[in-house]
Amino acid sequence: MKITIIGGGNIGGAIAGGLAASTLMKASDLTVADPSAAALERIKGLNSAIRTSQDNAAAVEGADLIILAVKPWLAEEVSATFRDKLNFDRQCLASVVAGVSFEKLKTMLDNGKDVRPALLRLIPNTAISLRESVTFIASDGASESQLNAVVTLFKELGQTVVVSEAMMAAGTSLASCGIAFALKYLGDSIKGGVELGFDETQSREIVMQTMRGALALLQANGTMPQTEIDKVTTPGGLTLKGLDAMAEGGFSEAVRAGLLKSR
Ligand SMILES: NC(=O)C1=CN([C@@H]2O[C@H](COP(=O)(O)OP(=O)(O)OC[C@H]3O[C@@H](n4cnc5c(N)ncnc54)[C@H](OP(=O)(O)O)[C@@H]3O)[C@@H](O)[C@H]2O)C=CC1
Ligand SMILES: O=C(O)[C@@H]1CCC=N1
Repeated sequence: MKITIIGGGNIGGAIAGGLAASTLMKASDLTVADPSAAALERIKGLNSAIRTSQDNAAAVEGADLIILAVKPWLAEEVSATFRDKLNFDRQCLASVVAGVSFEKLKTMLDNGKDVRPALLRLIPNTAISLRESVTFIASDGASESQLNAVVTLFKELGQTVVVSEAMMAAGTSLASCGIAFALKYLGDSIKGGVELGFDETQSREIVMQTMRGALALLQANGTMPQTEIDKVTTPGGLTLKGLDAMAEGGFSEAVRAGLLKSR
């Protein structure tokens, strides 16, 4: 499959990194288009076989899948740079642009050819560069074989969840913004470790291993977090003091509010 990514920034670059390492395609079948020479240099640094271009219209020609990965407020303007070259009889466009609906995409990509566009929406997270993403996928007008091919490809880059468009916002919050929320907890724990007397490097290592251990317990035991929390929490003991202080600080409510707000 030949893939062109329009926008080689944070997520476009992360997808490029993941795809270039995939066993299902060759890095030389991947093109990244971006006006920024610096962004394209970073992409080449990931894998020198990836093709780069500053010309969106030329870059989409010959691609089976075009991934639109620009900021939401630029999506319309950038789509206009290549939409006349699209051929939805054989090409499929997947947008990673958060919050832009299929309806809006259809308007943005209307090239007057009167062909029903083959569209997907993808919401990965930045761990896709390491093939550890959760990627939400919704489809509108893409054929079953186009959807299956994309699901197979992104499965190699982590987990995939095929959802209706209505669930894309929830997926975005829980896993795509969610990776930042998890990192926020880690960051605050590292700072806390420094306050407790460790240097920052030590604290980072300790917090990362603690998190790896927590994940390993959930995975190995098939449990929900509270079951593992109960095993740590001695009645009247130290963990309980900490959990109570976190509850007083509004920890659970803050996590919930963040998830609901970022839909
Ligand atoms: N970051 C994330 O974790 C996730 C982001 N998304 C979505 O992905 C999209 C991109 O986000 P993100 O990667 O963070 O943003 P970035 O700004 O990092 O990347 C966007 C890239 O598009 C480039 N660009 C600007 N104009 C054009 C153009 N005319 N043609 C081609 N490329 C262009 C930008 O270049 P320049 O910097 O020079 O302007 C930049 O390199 C957003 O819509 C976001 O909602 C979805 C899931 C996760
Ligand atoms: O912050 C954002 O809007 C994008 C969408 C999901 C992750 N980053």
